[in-house]
Amino acid sequence: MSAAVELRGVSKVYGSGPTEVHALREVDLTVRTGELVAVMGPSGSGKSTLLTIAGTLEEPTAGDVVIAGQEVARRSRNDRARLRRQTIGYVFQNYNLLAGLTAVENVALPLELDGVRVKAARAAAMDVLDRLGLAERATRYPDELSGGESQRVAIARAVVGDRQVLLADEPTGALDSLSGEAVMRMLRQAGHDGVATVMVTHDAQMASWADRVVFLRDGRAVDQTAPGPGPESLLTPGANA
Ligand SMILES: Nc1ncnc2c1ncn2[C@@H]1O[C@H](COP(=O)(O)OP(=O)(O)OP(=O)(O)O)[C@@H](O)[C@H]1O
Repeated sequence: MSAAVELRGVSKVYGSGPTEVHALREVDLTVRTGELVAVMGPSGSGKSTLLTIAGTLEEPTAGDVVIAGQEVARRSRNDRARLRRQTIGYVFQNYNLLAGLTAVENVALPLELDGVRVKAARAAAMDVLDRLGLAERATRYPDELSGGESQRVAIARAVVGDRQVLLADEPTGALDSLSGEAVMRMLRQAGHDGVATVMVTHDAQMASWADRVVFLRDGRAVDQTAPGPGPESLLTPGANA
């Protein structure tokens, strides 16, 4: 499997002098196509920083970021923006769905913003919703969806257009455990469809769905659990425990 996301010796320093904060220190991380990696660690250990740098939203102070084989720092600002739009999807704890749009309209929006015609964008959005078992929710508005359904629509929106990288910040944080499991099942399904996912979580139960868990402490990746036996056996949580 090829690497979808690579961080090579990535460091991030905020501020300078006495206010300097080393948010990341020489972090190496490779996430392969279809792989689900959980990132855990105490508050302030650098988890969100890792996600924003992997998502090309911020630049590292040192080191390289390679997304889908493209070295980000070597790309022009425009190329980077295109890479971000077309390759990377984001999922947040609070879903961030637009209240005035139906589920399918929310999912189609990134494609429409990227210049895809409305009809084609809606068709692609329906296809993703269908693949993820949400077809019957397509015409509902966010306030007609449960928290779990909203988060699954947010995941559909993040992978529409065959984006290869999914970055999720506490995607199950606001959900009860059943809804959280449905979301994790969907992230695994996205992996089967070839999406590489990096997920920040505080929840060990949710992390048990991952192929690997990376622990951050004071900006260093201090431990990585061994890869599990393979994604097939991970469709049920704890299968690799
Ligand atoms: N824009 C910024 N300016 C200055 N310092 C920052 C900035 N962003 C993060 N930091 C600092 O970098 C360190 C890592 O922060 P980060 O948000 O990545 O941690 P985290 O592990 O995601 O924490 P939490 O679990 O609380 O969200 C912290 O000390 C934080 O205060």
